[in-house]
Amino acid sequence: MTTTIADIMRAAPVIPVLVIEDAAQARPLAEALVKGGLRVLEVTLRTGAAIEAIAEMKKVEGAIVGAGTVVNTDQFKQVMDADVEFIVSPGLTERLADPIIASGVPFLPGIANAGDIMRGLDLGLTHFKFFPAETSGGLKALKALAAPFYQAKFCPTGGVSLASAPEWLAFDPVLCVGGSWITPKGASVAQVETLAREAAGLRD
Ligand SMILES: O=C(O)C(=O)C[C@H](O)[C@H](O)COP(=O)(O)O
Repeated sequence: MTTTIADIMRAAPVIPVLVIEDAAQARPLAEALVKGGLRVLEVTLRTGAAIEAIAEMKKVEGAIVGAGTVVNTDQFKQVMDADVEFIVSPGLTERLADPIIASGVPFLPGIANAGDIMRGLDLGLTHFKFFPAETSGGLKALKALAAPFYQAKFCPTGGVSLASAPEWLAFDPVLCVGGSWITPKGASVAQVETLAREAAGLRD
């Protein structure tokens, strides 16, 4: 069983950020992603189907299923009831981080500046989602930000693509990247599997 956010971030080079409208599609989608080599799945709480989708995806052997877009403590409770294996938030607030940290569930909060990272370090966190990665200044900005925080590790997300991922992944503090490009709207499971395989190959 994977237990730390560091382990989860190292389990695959790309974390697909999933927006699932229909829970019936969740299981075949997770099967395609895992088969393609992407085991870590972030189901965003952007749709009403998300909680049911998490339950469906957890049935897939090898999948590590987490919740994304968790922005408040009500959602935290909801995803803990769904037994998620990790939690991603676009930002970092103490109100949300305190109970998540106390629960022990692996947590990847979003940061976009030095103050965010310092708040995270104060809470004992060292692994962060750099969000929104491209519009916050891209790799150049992350390199500048990471310099004073030698202990911090990152998962850049937001505007990352198959084309830009290798550059991000070549930067040592970047353990993985996140992105929605693996599951374009209307893609078949076969197409998703192909996109997942390409993404999984980024760290071969
Ligand atoms: O939903 C959340 O909690 C987010 O933080 C946003 C997502 O991570 C990005 O929308 C993914 O970015 P794209 O790969 O550019 O689509």
